[in-house]
Amino acid sequence: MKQLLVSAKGLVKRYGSRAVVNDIHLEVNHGEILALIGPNGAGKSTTVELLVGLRLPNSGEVTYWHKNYQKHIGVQLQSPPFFPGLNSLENLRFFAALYKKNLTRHEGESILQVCGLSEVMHTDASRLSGGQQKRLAIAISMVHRPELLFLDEPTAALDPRSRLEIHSLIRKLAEQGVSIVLTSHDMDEVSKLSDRVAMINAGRIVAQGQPSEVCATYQVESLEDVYLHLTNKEEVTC
Ligand SMILES: Nc1ncnc2c1ncn2[C@@H]1O[C@H](COP(=O)(O)OP(=O)(O)OP(=O)(O)O)[C@@H](O)[C@H]1O
Repeated sequence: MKQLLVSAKGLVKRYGSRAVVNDIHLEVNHGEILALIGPNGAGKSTTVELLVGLRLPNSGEVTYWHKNYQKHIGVQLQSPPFFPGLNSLENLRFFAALYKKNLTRHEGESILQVCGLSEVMHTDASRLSGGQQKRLAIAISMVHRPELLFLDEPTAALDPRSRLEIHSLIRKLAEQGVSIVLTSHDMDEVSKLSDRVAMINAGRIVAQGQPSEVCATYQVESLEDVYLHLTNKEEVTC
């Protein structure tokens, strides 16, 4: 039986008179990779921020499987979270301390190894490449061994190899039982990686289900076709 980790009901987030998230109902189940997709400005990041409790909704509610759910989730937002002046390992240690976790050198090295950062363990975070910075952000989000990870555009602006490395990291984490919610603009990536997708357009979920189910519903070959069918060019902001 599916274990429900997060349940969002009727989420609305307004900025001024505009609802950027508009009546979103969403569930996250244990063991799944759920992808939130949709055009620029559709409300994906805001939805993630509401789900993790960084922003409060104007209406609706989110319930979690743990009372102290913050201890059990990891979050990678779009802006890098680390401190220049500290190297990769020191950054990891710093964030572990925020979780009141005493990270041993071995634990730190093993997280960096999983994230493909062993070689830059002692490199100042500001000197890492874009792909390495993204991986460090993911490493930091898993420093307290969360059960559920939220990754906001983990592969944006990465070269194909770095993108594939992050895919394999996400798969590895999923195999270890970590549940994952990610956002992406790459329909091919989403089709290959995710168990379920929720397509958001102008703050509303317009399609939801397994990628193959969603394609079957609209009788098209690919998620990209569904995306083009359901998202409105006028809603896209640059
Ligand atoms: N603090 C804020 N104040 C006012 N408007 C905001 C704020 N944060 C987000 N918005 C607006 O809310 C809308 C949704 O933004 P959001 O970042 O959630 O979209 P997104 O789907 O993640 O976009 P992208 O794919 O470009 O990252 C956008 O129009 C954005 O300008």
